[in-house]
Amino acid sequence: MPLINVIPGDKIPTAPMNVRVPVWRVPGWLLVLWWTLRGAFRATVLAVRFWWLTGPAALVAWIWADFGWQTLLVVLATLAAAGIAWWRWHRASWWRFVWWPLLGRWRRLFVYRRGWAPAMATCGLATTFGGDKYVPQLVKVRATAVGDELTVRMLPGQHPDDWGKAAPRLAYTFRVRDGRARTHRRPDRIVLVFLRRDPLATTIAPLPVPTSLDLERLPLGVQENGDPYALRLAGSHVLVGGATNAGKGSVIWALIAALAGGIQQRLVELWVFDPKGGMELAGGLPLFTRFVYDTAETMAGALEDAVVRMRARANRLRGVTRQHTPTPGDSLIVIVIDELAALTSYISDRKVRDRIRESLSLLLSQGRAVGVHVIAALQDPRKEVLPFRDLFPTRIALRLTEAEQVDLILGDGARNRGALADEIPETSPGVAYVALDGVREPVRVRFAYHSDSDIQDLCRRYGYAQVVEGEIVEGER
Ligand SMILES: Nc1ncnc2c1ncn2[C@@H]1O[C@H](COP(=O)(O)OP(=O)(O)OP(=O)(O)O)[C@@H](O)[C@H]1O
Repeated sequence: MPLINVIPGDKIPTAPMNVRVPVWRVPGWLLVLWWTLRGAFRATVLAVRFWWLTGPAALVAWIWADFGWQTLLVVLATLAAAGIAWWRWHRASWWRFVWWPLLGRWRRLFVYRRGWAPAMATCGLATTFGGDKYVPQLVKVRATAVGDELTVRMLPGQHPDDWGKAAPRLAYTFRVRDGRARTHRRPDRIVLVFLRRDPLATTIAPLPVPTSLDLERLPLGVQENGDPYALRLAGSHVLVGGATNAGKGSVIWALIAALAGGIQQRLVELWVFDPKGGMELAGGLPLFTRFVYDTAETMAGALEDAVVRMRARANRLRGVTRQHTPTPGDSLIVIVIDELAALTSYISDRKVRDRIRESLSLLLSQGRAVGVHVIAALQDPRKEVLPFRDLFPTRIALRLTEAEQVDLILGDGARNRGALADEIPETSPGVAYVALDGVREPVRVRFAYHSDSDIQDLCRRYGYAQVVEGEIVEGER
């Protein structure tokens, strides 16, 4: 039986429920005991959590109380002398075990924890549900020479990309230079990296040339956390995208320098294509096995030669090995192309253009296993300019002019994951975003810069041959 008559369409008034809450009488002493126990528990938790402050404070209090202030002074002076001696004799371990852990804890307490909840709310990373507020938990702060790494427990429903987008705003909120988010090995956590200073702000001098050829790790520059950056060429082709004066030349020269030891030992042949008339790369002639800069016809021919070499090698290695190992008689062929679009799009002769495109697609799709690698630089990454973009496993994005170009070079979603290549300032040539093995987010790096005299020096020490348009001219070693 309904309690009220319902006429369809009428609003049903909601009567407030009349509930009587049972009244419990709690004795005053029990309340006081509860508050005391709760206060003691919280104080213990705080004391344990901030042991690095409470521990030394307790020690100081104990020495002072039991042995007097003179003893305390002697102990403090001894500790200070030991600290100074440690710093003098082994700075690396002092920074690592004393200074950075202390600085991390300090910054956690006085920089990040203080403004944490408001920062999360204003950057859209906190939420409310059922009337309750939820704020991501700051788990750990690790200070390094260049910045802070914050490990944060994400809220349910959040994705690392949400943090990637918010990281630059968070950086400004905490008054640091730059910020990005990196995935953590645990899926419920994220690492925020905030830079206090930029190790990529100044030009990187040429790195020492490796004496033995290691295609897994060619040293090319420095990462933004100060670590060296090494590129894996084994089994890969490299695409370098960047606007005019972004530093494409410096990436190519850093790669050539990293291969110079192998060139000298005849483990590596450089086939260099410079469609801009040879201005950019001619300085390295003694390092090149082939240097082609002339007509489109010549370049098409040279690429076809590379395809012939690749096929002959593939026939020889088929069934013997799955990966070519360079030897002096059977060297790695590295094809360097400065401005790829000049070969694939800007050639008016259609027949020649088709020949070039065909050779390039063969080299890119079949060359990796047989030791033929392509390193190509490009200004305009639009699809019509570069039909083979997906055949380059390794991509490098220098400064770009438009945000959309970032994903064209580095792959879909790269900009959302923090690759702000379009925001690299013109004053930082050679700075780029790259993908590292096993790291989801692109990493910012700066490539070493080789001046004309560095290039001459490289040629003097490692060069052996001069080749102009296919004609090998053996030079002095
Ligand atoms: N890694 C670097 N570190 C410092 N300065 C650099 C670096 N790379 C390039 N530069 C500076 O920027 C200038 C332009 O560099 P580069 O010629 O390599 O650019 P690019 O992208 O090849 O330009 P273009 O498209 O015109 O060929 C250089 O003359 C040099 O002064």
